[in-house]
Amino acid sequence: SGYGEHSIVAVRASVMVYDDMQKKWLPSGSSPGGISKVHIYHHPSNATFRIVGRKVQDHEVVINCAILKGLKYNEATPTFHQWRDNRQVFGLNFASKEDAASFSTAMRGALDAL
Ligand SMILES: CC(=O)N[C@@H](Cc1ccccc1Cl)C(=O)N1CCC[C@]12C=C[C@@H]1CC[C@@H](C(=O)N3CC[C@@H]4C=C[C@H]5CC[C@H](C(=O)O)N5C(=O)[C@H]43)N1C2=O
Repeated sequence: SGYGEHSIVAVRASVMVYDDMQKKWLPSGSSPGGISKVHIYHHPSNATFRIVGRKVQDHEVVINCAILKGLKYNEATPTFHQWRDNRQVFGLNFASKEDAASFSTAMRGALDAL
């Protein structure tokens, strides 16, 4: 309904990006660590999906990336999932296995719909 985006899932996770130089995961955003609320937003009229995460504490946007057809979503552990875009690798360290499962189900639904 309507023309905007709506959230199809919202979970808690710490958002990480992989630093290829240092070969290690760094927390995304300015303040170290911390939990974010991570959504998958669906835009029905564009038939697009994207992942948006905001720090719970100060609402800093720490991830805002499109879900493109063919994205390979890797469930490395029951609470750490990851994927690449053409520039970087993202990791979500979920607050719980349930959060991870909810996110994964919504991600796979989005990928199936693209
Ligand atoms: C071919 C490729 O890109 N492979 C990716 C994974 C992947 C597979 C398929 C589709 C997409 C992706 Cl991103 C891959 O292996 N990557 C991406 C960058 C980092 C990594 C390359 C090498 C290392 C080896 C260990 C693993 C890793 O980083 N892990 C495994 C799960 C574990 C879980 C949590 C995070 C949090 C901090 C901790 C750590 O780094 O100490 N850590 C890890 O060690 C994570 N690694 C990776 O995930």
